[in-house]
Amino acid sequence: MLDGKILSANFVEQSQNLRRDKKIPCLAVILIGEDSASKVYVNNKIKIFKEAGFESKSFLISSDEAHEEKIIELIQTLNHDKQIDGILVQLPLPKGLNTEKILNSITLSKDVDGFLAHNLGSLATGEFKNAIACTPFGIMAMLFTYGIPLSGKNAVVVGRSNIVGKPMSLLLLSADATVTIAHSKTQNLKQLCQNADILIAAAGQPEFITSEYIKSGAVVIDVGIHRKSDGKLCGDVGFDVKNIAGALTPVPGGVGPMTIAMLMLNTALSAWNKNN
Ligand SMILES: Nc1nc(=O)c2c([nH]1)NC[C@@H]1CN(c3ccc(C(=O)N[C@@H](CCC(=O)O)C(=O)O)cc3)C=[N+]21
Repeated sequence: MLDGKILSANFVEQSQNLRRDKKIPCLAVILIGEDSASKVYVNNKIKIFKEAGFESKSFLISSDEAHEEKIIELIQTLNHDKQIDGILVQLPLPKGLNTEKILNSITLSKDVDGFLAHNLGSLATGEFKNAIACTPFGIMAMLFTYGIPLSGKNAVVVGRSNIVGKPMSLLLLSADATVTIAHSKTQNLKQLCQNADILIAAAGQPEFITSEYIKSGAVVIDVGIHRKSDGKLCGDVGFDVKNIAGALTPVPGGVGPMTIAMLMLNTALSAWNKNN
């Protein structure tokens, strides 16, 4: 099992030593609307930042108060606020809001999510100048820490989102993996996955990757997070996969905590490397 909880806790502990005389990193979190999963995630982020001695400021905007111009105005104020090192607009946004327009109003140096076109694009060119998207970055950190070889390996990424699938594919490519990006229109998905030494499941479908998709000994990374009717969490990967995979990330306790750890790293780098 690839333990994201322990790994991220170690990371948080080590970041205390790094900090010493430096500015305390501060993240602005903007939560728009009433999505209950988003509330849980945002509270989780704020809690972990606090535990690590990082600061965060939350801005809660209800759906009926969510006007595009007002949100952009808030972001612009935060862009100029020297106290703020990173700005996170929790996704998904309520219907009717233009996600691209809102995200693009975040200034590049405070894009700690790594969602802006320039930051995603710099993964394609291999510049890695600013923030790397937190979930793919956390997965790379995990693969690296567990000593999982990537060079020349077949990596299959199921999902092509700008937040996970695309940046993940580019990072694996940078690490010399042979990368295939699969998605909802992919034919023979099962056979394709069976060829994977490393399988990244980021399709957003509960327990959709079953053991039939997995080559014996493959490394399986579960990016999904879904709440079942009994209240328990599950991922995109079915529980039977653990019997055939060589290594697997659990849900909870896998990719989620690593995402938050990388959000902290991106915020700290922004606080310490730049003059905001
Ligand atoms: N602008 C933006 N940035 C994000 O990084 C972002 C986002 N929007 N929207 C939603 C997704 C989802 N996401 C998670 C992060 C941590 C856990 C996490 O810590 N999960 C715990 C369990 C949490 C629980 O109990 O529900 C775990 O897997 O162990 C989950 C999900 C970040 N996202």
